[in-house]
Amino acid sequence: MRTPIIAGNWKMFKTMAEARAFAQEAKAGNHTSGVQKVICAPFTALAALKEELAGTDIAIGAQNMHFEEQGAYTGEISASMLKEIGVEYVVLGHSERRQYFNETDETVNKKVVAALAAGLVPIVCVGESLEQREAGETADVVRTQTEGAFAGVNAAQVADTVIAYEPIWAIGTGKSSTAEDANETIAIIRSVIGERFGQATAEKVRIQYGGSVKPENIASYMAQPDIDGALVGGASLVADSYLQLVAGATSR
Ligand SMILES: O=C[C@H](O)COP(=O)(O)O
Repeated sequence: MRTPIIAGNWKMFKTMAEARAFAQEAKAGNHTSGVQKVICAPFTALAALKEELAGTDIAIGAQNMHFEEQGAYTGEISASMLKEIGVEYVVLGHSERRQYFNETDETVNKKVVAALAAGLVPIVCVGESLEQREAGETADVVRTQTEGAFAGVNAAQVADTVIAYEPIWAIGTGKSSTAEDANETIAIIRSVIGERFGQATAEKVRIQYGGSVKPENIASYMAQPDIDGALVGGASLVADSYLQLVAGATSR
């Protein structure tokens, strides 16, 4: 039985003060157990968020990191810098990073390896564009991205990671994938993990759906056998909405 995981991805939203205000509200209303809770905040808000959430079961995550331990990489952040703050998760290979910041399967792989070495849990994002979907390429795209992300990683490490299937056409558009379609692609991703790393690993790895998930539709995704939670952008920005998503994940 896989524990559901609801991760908020704030993207480039919220100052430190706004993050603190969110945390105070979330703390006050955080009464759901049996769901792993993560907020992936901008780098600048992570320390404040960690401080506010101390003593709660809400973990914090980053939205990116560099794969080197240190060096002359102006503007970058390493895994150990994140660890020092108390970060536990890191989103890697989000489609916005692939689209706007030249992230490739190769750099995602290097980051996955570095994150695991540092003891961070990667949330590895995969997903097809609308053009790829319409061309019938969804299965090939998620296979290539999944195999690429985990190249050279061992089965035990893969089992403890999180994968987020996010069809690009569903991100921030209000056009969510149907729960059945999302489950079908997530089952393909799970079978790729099974082929590469064995059935036990495939059964353990958590695979989220992401793309216009809201309190109103979370239960439909959680009702699907292969969907283990959600990576949520817009609807994670308000504490009450985030807590409703968490509560909705118990319907599994
Ligand atoms: O990482 C989160 C996804 O990009 C989904 O964003 P959204 O929930 O705003 O559609």
